[in-house]
Amino acid sequence: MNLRLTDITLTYPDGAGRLTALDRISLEVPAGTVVAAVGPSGSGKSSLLAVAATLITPDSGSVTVAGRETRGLGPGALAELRRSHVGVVFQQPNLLPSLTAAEQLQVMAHLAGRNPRRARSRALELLDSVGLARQADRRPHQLSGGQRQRVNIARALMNEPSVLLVDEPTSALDRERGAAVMDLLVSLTHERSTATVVVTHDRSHLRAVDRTVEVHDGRLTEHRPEHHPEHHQKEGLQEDPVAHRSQSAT
Ligand SMILES: Nc1ncnc2c1ncn2[C@@H]1O[C@H](COP(=O)(O)OP(=O)(O)OP(=O)(O)O)[C@@H](O)[C@H]1O
Repeated sequence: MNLRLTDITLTYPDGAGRLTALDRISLEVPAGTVVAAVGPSGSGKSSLLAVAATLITPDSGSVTVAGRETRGLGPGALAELRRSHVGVVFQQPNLLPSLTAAEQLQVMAHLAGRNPRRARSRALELLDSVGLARQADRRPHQLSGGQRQRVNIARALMNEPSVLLVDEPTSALDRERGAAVMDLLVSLTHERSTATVVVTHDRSHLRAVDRTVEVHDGRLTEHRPEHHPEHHQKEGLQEDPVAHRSQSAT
């Protein structure tokens, strides 16, 4: 299991009391699997991603990344775990304006102390795998929004993470480009055996993902789209939607 969240509760200060952002949630993401976490604004999706990325320590519960229990690790050990095992794709690509697409990726290898010559060839290989072989030497302003998001995804994969965490990857894209980016995430996940969590409020691109969980008021429930009956058969789930809602999301 590449990513395992067990019984996570996260609260934030809220006036005199505390606001419960995540309420005893559990989620397991095996290698080579994309889980989409869908829910309305304020439901806890970003908090879920931040806990999985080990950027926020929950009040209680356990986060295991690439088989490593993170509870009790200090800031240095957590940063090292993130560098070597976690790739994060943020909503806005945040590419450096003066660097070419290939250089955006090479920087990641540099930060991780990796061999620069190997980094160049790996960057080119990854850009090829996201359909940008011919754009490797372009700077961000010479790329379209969808192309920038592909560079962003390739960059997150540069250090061969076992866990890939993706925040609203389609929100800045039109429908067609959004669908293409989601399909790309699914195929990269299957090829590279990452455990991928994609957080989104947009339900229109979920066809290709392996599993969808709903986030509501900090709780997770299982969701199976009605038009995806093969999933019910494949994993022996019941057809009754009420039964789906009451299933554990692990
Ligand atoms: N740093 C914080 N301090 C206090 N409350 C917070 C903080 N961050 C988030 N919250 C609250 O926690 C709850 C969950 O927020 P979160 O950002 O995880 O939701 P979300 O589903 O990602 O929302 P969106 O889709 O709008 O980004 C919300 O009620 C939010 O107001």
